[in-house]
Amino acid sequence: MNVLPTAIPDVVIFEPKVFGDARGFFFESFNAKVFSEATRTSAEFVQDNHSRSTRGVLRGLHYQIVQPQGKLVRVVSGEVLDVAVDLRRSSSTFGRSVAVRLSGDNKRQLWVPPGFGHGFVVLSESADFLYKTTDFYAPAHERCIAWNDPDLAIDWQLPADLSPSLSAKDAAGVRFKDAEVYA
Ligand SMILES: Cc1cn([C@H]2C[C@H](O)[C@@H](COP(=O)(O)OP(=O)(O)O[C@H]3O[C@@H](C)C(=O)[C@@H](O)[C@H]3O)O2)c(=O)[nH]c1=O
Repeated sequence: MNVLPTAIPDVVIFEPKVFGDARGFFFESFNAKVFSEATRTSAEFVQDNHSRSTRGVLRGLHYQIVQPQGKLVRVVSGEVLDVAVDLRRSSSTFGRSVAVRLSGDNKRQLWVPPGFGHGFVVLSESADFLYKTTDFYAPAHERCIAWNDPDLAIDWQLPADLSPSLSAKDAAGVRFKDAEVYA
């Protein structure tokens, strides 16, 4: 498993070693030792999630202000642009984001630590998105920042013909400057 740095030191990319043979392929999709060494955390995951979305669906930017969730995210079919935004006010990278293409082909995983907002947009006809979380879903503490917040200025790398499709909740996302954030 390769561990690749990103522009935000706490956010890392895992690139598994894929063993292909006449039968198909094999790879380790999670290894606790590699994970804890790479992230310098002993995160324990308590929930596995799976969503399927069609092209242009954008989910985000989501976080839980209490019970913040670290998320280890990947795509098993299709392709997304995945985004992690640092929402820790005390961080030197507060308000900065990392965007990584994750696909069933590249099999990359992104570690989105607790304290980050998270979202993705689907660039393929559909995408199956899987992620492990370090805390449980807590809808009362769920918050959403608008994906197109002008201060965050995230480049979603959208093709010209693609206009994002959002849930009602995500369409009502708040401005970053007005959002509750972490200390
Ligand atoms: C996230 C979640 C949703 N649900 C339910 C609530 C709702 O009825 C339905 C769909 O929920 P949502 O619209 O919030 O799903 P979605 O927009 O896919 O939310 C997810 O987006 C990505 C970007 C994340 O980072 C995740 O943490 C999560 O917030 O599923 C659960 O039961 N457990 C969960 O953990």
